[in-house]
Amino acid sequence: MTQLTQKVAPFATEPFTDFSLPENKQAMEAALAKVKNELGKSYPLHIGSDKIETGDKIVSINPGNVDQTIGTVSKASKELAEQAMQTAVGAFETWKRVPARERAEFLFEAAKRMRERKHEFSAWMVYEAGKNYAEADADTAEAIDFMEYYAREMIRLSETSIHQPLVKLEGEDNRLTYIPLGVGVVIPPWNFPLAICVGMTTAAIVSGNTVVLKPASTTPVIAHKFVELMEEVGLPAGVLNFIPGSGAEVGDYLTMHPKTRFISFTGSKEVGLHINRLAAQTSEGQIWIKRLVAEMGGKDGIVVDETADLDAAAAAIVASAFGFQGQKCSAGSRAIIVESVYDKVVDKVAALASKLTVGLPELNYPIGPVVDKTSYERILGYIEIGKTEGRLLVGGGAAEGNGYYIQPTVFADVDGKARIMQEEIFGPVLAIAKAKDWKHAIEMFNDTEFGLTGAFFSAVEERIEEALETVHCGNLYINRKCTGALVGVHPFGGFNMSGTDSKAGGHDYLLLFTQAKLTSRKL
Ligand SMILES: NC(=O)c1ccc[n+]([C@@H]2O[C@H](COP(=O)([O-])OP(=O)(O)OC[C@H]3O[C@@H](n4cnc5c(N)ncnc54)[C@H](O)[C@@H]3O)[C@@H](O)[C@H]2O)c1
Ligand SMILES: N[C@@H](CCC=O)C(=O)O
Repeated sequence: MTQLTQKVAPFATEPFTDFSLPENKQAMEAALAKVKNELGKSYPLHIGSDKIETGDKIVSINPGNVDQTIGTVSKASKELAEQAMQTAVGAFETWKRVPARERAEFLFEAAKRMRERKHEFSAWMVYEAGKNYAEADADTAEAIDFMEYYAREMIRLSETSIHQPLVKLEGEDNRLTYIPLGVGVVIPPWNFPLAICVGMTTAAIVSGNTVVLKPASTTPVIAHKFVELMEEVGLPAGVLNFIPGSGAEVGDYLTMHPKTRFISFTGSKEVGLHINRLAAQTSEGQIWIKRLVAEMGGKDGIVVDETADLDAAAAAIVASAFGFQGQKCSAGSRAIIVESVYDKVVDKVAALASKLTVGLPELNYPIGPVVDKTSYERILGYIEIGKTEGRLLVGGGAAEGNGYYIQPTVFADVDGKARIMQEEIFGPVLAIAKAKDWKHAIEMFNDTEFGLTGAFFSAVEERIEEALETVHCGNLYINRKCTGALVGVHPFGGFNMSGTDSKAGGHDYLLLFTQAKLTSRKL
């Protein structure tokens, strides 16, 4: 492990792998071959130092080849969730007193080891989540970034807090320090099954809390790989407890548990609001108001005016709509284009989208499957709705393959109030609407209940200035795509029904998992 006295280098984001280089492609193929040999194993719950196999299992399958089992993961009951909670409560008593710098070292070491086995982690996501090489690589890079970033942030917070610039009062030594909260229930989504799971969990842990982690049921194996890594680096038993299980059963039980101090959730609006309701109720024996960090869905979009670089705008629209099959909370599922260049941009988007090929993630097709049967059916349902709400330009149905493949689909001439312009589809479906002018386009952009990401394309400085003020979303990009936030560079989180705007990967994030304590000593 890194020496505690060693000075920490400034944070820098992990570079993405260039798979056009033969040596990188070969390294990824070797990792895929290695992981393929390891498919189909069983994974236990982790409660303290116990590894528990249960009779009830989650079977994780490859969404791109539904006959392939990724792994079988034990499922927790309420009784085991209770055991995990009590273990985390016990471990908190010692973990909270471990110095911040020491806690940070576990993250540095885990980041180092993940970097060494980067393609292996990515390969698991190719199989389990249906990511192509670049999407999986970006997910692993972001996981590494979160650990490197939050470790540094915790050190900064612990050091600066002692010297917090409080107003000096003669005869007193006043200090503000950030202390942990307690046991956190961490509930990540499946779509960034490594990065978001790692980010949410390690932010809570490095801040001095202990965690009960309930992974997403479609991607529990890659979550287990992360838990194994934390065990390898020597994280004390009980700090991170792993209990896959049903959201409705185990999730609700933990949300309502009186010892739950905070819930860190990333997922859909519906589940986020449900957790918010339950968390607001006070259980018997509970002595705090539970804190909820809830990052939820989006109906993100790209606005294009007549002065914009139209080729760049069209490329950004397609990349934002179809990257990882549109299964990003940041996905640009709407494009709003001013009427004077509408036809041109629509033609360019259609031309680019129709070139996207669909196939097996293992073979690195640009478009892979969607994550499961439920998503597949929901998205195909939205495509049928789209056929009644717009003009179908590209795609429009299922694609070939032994998995949940859907054609990249583009609808034009959609009304701003249409369902496919308002509801999160979370799949490869793009709706395009026409605006009278750029101001009208911004109005249409803002006319949703969400507010996560957006992009504005224009060459006019005054319009850009106006857009910076009036486009209402947590992450607004100018003249670039609306996906791909980088840790430390683009702190991430949204407004309105997109959540509590936690700004993951930003300076404020760890404050959500701490409470500030003022101490005043008479000199
Ligand atoms: N804002 C962001 O940063 C962000 C990032 C990624 C994904 N998302 C959103 O996540 C959604 C996709 O992810 P998903 O399908 O996994 O979302 P989801 O809401 O279905 O599930 C998210 C997590 O909640 C769990 N869960 C379900 N019911 C629960 C309950 N009653 N109690 C506790 N936990 C419960 C699930 O098992 C999963 O682990 C999309 O809406 C997407 O926009 C948001
Ligand atoms: N942070 C990611 C999105 C995470 C949600 O799915 C991005 O910026 O594209």
